Amino acid sequence: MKINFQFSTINSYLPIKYTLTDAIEYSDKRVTSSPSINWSKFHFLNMEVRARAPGKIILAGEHAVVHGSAAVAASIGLYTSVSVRLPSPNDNDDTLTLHLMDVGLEFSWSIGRIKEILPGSVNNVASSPTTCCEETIKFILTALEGFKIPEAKMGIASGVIAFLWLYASILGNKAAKVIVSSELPLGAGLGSSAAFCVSLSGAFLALSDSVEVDFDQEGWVSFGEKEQQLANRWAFEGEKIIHGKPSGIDNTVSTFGNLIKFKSGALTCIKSSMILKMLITNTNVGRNTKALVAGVSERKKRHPDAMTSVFTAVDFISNEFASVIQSTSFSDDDVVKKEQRIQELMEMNQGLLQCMGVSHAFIETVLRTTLKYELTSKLTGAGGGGCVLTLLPALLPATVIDKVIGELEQCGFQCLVAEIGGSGLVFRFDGLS
Ligand SMILES: Nc1ncnc2c1ncn2[C@@H]1O[C@H](COP(=O)(O)OP(=O)(O)O)[C@@H](O)[C@H]1O
Ligand SMILES: C[C@@](O)(CCOP(=O)(O)O)CC(=O)O
Ligand SMILES: [Mg+2]
Repeated sequence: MKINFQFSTINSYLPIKYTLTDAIEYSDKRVTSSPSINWSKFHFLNMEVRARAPGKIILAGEHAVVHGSAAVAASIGLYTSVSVRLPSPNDNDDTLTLHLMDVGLEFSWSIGRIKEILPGSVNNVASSPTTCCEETIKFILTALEGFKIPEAKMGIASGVIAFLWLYASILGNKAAKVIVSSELPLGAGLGSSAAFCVSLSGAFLALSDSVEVDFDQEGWVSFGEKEQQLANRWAFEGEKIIHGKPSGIDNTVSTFGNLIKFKSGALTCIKSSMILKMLITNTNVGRNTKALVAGVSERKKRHPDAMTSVFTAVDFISNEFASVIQSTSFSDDDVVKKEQRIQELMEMNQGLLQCMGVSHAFIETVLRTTLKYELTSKLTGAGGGGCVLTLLPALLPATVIDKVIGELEQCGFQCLVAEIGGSGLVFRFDGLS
């Protein structure tokens, strides 16, 4: 992290506990008359950076997007937050600690061990994201030996490997305490893996020497576009470790927020001219994105022509979806017509997701339950369980919404009405006083 500010104002940026003299001493006496200070030299001033990134819903095109079709996604107002605290010199702390609050697990490694697992070659490459190859993944897995991860939480291992890869690549062998917590359900199709990778990448980059951060800002701030792109590319490398073969849509919408169309790695921002109100129902059936994505690829190998046609159909659906929500409506009638078209597109997309083999009996229960109220639903994310979206038309009475939710909850599902299209990755500095 490089911070540029006028030397004359330096005192106002220093932690109250430390004087300018302390800072000069701690920074190897490199603060002389230079107007620009490399803040990484100050890392021992017990500072904390926090970053947060949102989850997402895929409105159309999941799975097919992995195979080059278009997809439409929106960020939602549920976030994963990361706190990174670098120790002060008095702490004498030579460990890297990762506390995963959502699963109640804590991991700790000596910096010596980190150097063994991830030797010099991967360090300090913050500005050029690199892929962690299969062999290195296996090697990093040895870092988890000795930690008792309950069988039911084994999916976390890939998240920890992604963490270690991102940390060592961006920040090298520094000691730190990292805490992760999330408002998102893990493994439910709302992009917790992407929000995890984006928030980690954002926090690490904010502390790295490769990124210039305007320190003269209070509260949550966004990166500049170049830095957002870098965080997004690193998060994609993390997603590869968790998903195997991600399309990149989840990390992209989590980094940039809002509503996007995504195809073959390219992002188009969408401005919706209508309010899209979606009910999200979590079937609470656990599943693993990596296995589901691999399953679709296997099916494609077995039936290449049929599956290519399915993906092509999804491409048309996503493009039409994007153009419908962008088109102008002049009356309530127009809105109703647009909602009907969206419902039909959702129904067709769900049918094609069934063709891909990623639906589930509980997803079908949600479809049937909402259909009783003439509402249309589709799975979102990788499917196989997880979450289902139901379009709530603008003129739908609140009493009907309450009834549907009541019936879904009686089946043991959890419902929430999503806030769509909020901010993407943001960060802030804390703990300087
Ligand atoms: N807050 C978190 N703490 C620890 N690991 C996380 C967290 N969020 C995501 N992960 C990682 O992401 C995995 C879930 O990702 P995935 O199967 O893609 O589902 P989704 O992205 O839909 O939630 C978890 O098993 C874990 O490895
Ligand atoms: C199935 C897929 O389209 C989305 C996966 O989303 P999630 O991990 O289930 O939230 C995979 C991808 O695009 O990388
Ligand atoms: Mg995921």
